[in-house]
Amino acid sequence: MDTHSHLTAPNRSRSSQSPSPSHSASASASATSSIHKRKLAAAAAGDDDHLPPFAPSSLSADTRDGALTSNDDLESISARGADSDSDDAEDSDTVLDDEDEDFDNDSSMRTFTTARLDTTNPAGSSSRNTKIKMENTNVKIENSDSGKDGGHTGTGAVGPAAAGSSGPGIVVKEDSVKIFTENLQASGAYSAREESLKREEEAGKLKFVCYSNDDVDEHMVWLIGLKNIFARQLPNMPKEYIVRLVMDRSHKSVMIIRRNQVVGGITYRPYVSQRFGEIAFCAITADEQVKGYGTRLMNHLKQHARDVDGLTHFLTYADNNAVGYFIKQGFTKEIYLEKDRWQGYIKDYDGGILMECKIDQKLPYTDLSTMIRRQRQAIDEKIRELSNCHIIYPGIDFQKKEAGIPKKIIKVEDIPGLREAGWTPDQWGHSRFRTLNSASDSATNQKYLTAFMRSLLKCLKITRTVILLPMSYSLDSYCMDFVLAVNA
Ligand SMILES: CC(=O)SCCNC(=O)CCNC(=O)[C@H](O)C(C)(C)COP(=O)(O)OP(=O)(O)OC[C@H]1O[C@@H](n2cnc3c(N)ncnc32)[C@H](O)[C@@H]1OP(=O)(O)O
Repeated sequence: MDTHSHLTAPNRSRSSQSPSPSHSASASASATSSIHKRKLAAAAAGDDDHLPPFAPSSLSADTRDGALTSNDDLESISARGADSDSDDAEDSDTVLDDEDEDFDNDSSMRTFTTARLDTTNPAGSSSRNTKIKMENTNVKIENSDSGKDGGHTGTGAVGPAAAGSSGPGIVVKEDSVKIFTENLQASGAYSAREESLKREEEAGKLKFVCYSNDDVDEHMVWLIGLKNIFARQLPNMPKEYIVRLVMDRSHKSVMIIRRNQVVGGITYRPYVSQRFGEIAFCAITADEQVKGYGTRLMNHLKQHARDVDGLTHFLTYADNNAVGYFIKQGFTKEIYLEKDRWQGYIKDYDGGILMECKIDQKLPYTDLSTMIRRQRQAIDEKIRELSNCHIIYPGIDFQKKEAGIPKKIIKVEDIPGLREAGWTPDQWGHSRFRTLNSASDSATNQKYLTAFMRSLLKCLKITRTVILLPMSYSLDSYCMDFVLAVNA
């Protein structure tokens, strides 16, 4: 791959809709026009520098691209076709306008974000407004799934279901689970969602696959389904532009497949020589958002990109609306990747924020929940070594007689667990002040109590608590009043 020509490639701005040189070939038929007036800024001379890393198809990319944007049959068999979600409903307007070869419709891309922020936009923000957070479900702690990692090689099925390899070695004692008792919080919301989706993968109900345009019918149907979701969820992104990138053979798409239908996906372009990938589109179908699919998808993507493509970073122009999501996936607005590794390679998009994610070289991305669970166990074990806080004693019997007088006086030192926790009678606290009733010498009692009240007041002053006492009201008399009040 000629990196130089990358750097000298014409500006590929999302705002100007300048297609990547790599797309100019596939787009030559479809890009002859656009209702979005895209500017065909890419120079043919730049084509070579984006030679697709995948095996070329026997079908002409031109024909395919054009066909896919207008072929009703293909649209009708798209993965979302029969679904309640109308992610493919927009395809009727993907017919290209042949009279306009000008791709310079900056506004269509500039309004990409603003329109989606508009609450009146039915496909964008309004659908998001109706999202319902999935309830946190407690996950039963099991020891059986340890070691199942999403290691995988090659394009195709990704994740635990397809994995034969184990993840980066995390060794945990088998018997450690035995001491994992009920009073330890099983998992947080993140882990619960990940565990739940992972179980579905293992049960074969859900799968994550990664394909590019490879002429395999099933993959093509899925890619079209994904394209439809993108078109629906990114309503201001020109549809032919989406088609072009999804079908471009230098792009790959990680897709979520449920009941043979696409639920969502990410289309990215791996720049293998530069060891980074550019995320072009990312979306989950409307009725499945905020259920954890986006997170699991990103985790699969990271693992696949690291293990199969050898990437170390991802860059993306995140839509303003989705910045929060990307931050939760480990993306930052600060770009740490050296500029010479990415500048000139990726497309610029107006209305988006360039974000970066460093891919950890060891993390078992598709099995993070197991890792988190084991870390919890390890921390819990350590705490148990150092303290008895995990032991729960039965409550103290404070049953009272009818007159309200305690049936039996419980000595402090008799409270179950207190001594075991390291308490001794000489410690600061109750033991400094014997109960007034039990003390034989009232003068001693008063002395102790006065000392206690003084120290109490000192603490209160330190914490800037203002206690207003009359000038004539001495501290001793205040304490005395307190003692009397206690005795009363
Ligand atoms: C490069 C680009 O393509 S930018 C455009 C991104 N795509 C879109 O905006 C299309 C519309 N949105 C979507 O398709 C989805 O909502 C996605 C892809 C953004 C996120 O997928 P989801 O399945 O909803 O994400 P998931 O359920 O895993 O949520 C993960 C976390 O991100 C949060 N989150 C999800 N979407 C957003 C958002 N748009 N803004 C802020 N936070 C979000 C969730 O609340 C959740 O937080 P939590 O872990 O604290 O509970």
